[in-house]
Amino acid sequence: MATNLIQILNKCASCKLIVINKYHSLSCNVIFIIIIFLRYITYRDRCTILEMSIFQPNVKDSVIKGYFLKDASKSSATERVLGELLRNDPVYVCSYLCGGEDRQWSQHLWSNTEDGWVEVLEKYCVVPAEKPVHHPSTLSIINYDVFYSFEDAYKVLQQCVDIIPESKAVLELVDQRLESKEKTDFPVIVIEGLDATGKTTLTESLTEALGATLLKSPPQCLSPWRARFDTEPPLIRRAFYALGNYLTAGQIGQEARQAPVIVDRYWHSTAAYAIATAVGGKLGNLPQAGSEVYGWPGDLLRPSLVLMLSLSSQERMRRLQVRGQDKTMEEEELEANHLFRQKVEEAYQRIEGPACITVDASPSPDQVLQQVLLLIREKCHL
Ligand SMILES: Nc1ncnc2c1ncn2[C@@H]1O[C@H](COP(=O)(O)OP(=O)(O)OP(=O)(O)O)[C@@H](O)[C@H]1O
Ligand SMILES: Nc1ccn([C@@H]2O[C@H](COP(=O)(O)O)[C@@H](O)[C@H]2O)c(=O)n1
Repeated sequence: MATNLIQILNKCASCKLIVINKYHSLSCNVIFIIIIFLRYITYRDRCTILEMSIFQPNVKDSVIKGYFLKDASKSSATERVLGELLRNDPVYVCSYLCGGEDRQWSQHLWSNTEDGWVEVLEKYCVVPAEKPVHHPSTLSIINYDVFYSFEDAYKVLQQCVDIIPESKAVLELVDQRLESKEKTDFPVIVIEGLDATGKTTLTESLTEALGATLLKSPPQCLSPWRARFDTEPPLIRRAFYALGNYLTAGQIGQEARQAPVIVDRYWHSTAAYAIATAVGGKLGNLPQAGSEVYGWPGDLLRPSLVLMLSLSSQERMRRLQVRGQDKTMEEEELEANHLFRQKVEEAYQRIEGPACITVDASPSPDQVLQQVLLLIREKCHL
């Protein structure tokens, strides 16, 4: 096997490119192994590794995520690591070559035979294609970045138990979750928004003003594992947050029998951040309003009202600085990436069932509270 790989890589050394695409995006342990190994060889040998996808224009679930490895080193470590990778799992391997008089790029497929990896005779020309109607990153959001049922998110964590032992504890908690009815006796009001828009401040004052119960998603009981799952790839990280919503839903169902419930972040946060992260590039790449990716999971308790606090980026930055706490990676990204922030807010606004109402969060804390109390009285008759 290793010898054949060396041959592949020697070939690649002339064109300097090799692409490895996985067959099954749901095989978490394989993603994990690939990422660890690729990081190792990037660090050791200065290969360039880029995330890459192949897809059929506008065909759902046709996206296959993979890697584009540009190997300038011809190092034996790269060969060894790739040998391990290709031995253990079904992968697509292609190499690209630029040649001929017209300097045309061609794609060469490789096949894993009994005699090792061999180049398939057919080769394909690489040509520019028309821009697809749907951005490829939007074709695989469902069940990869956003989960629309308890079962789909649960399955992901089940598959992770061997590589992330913490998954077991999370699943045990989730197994004991309370069931929630579709209809609650008292109103359930969710407060959403980007970081530092004033959710904590408002949810606390609202809770007091309404004699309500305050809950959060993810719930407190998941705190010991949150940092661990925050470092995982999107598939696993998003499944963790999705399950957090079901745990919170159980608590909401219980508490809303006695009093109104205020919830600090819920499904809108899980879906909006996931969609905005998954969709590369500009705002216009987001799936259009009305797309099924903005739908509410059929088995998740629906709140009575969802309010999204909105602030100018200057004021939000000012509040972040005043607060001066450590920032999560995603908060840093928010600062660095204006586009990302716009995409999160836009995705918030497109999510349906219930849709969120935008609230101007720039006035003083008391003015924001009064404004929100008015809305709650109007919409929930409290
Ligand atoms: N209406 C307001 N006017 C001015 N400052 C505010 C207002 N509301 C909150 N703040 C201040 O802004 C900072 C962020 O507020 P808060 O912690 O409530 O936001 P958050 O949305 O809960 O943030 P995160 O999601 O990061 O926890 C705090 O220092 C808070 O005191
Ligand atoms: N229901 C939720 C809540 C949060 N997230 C993710 O967590 C990050 C923001 O949470 P903070 O507590 O730091 O404000 C954000 O990156 C979300 O991706 C979530 O997915 N679902």
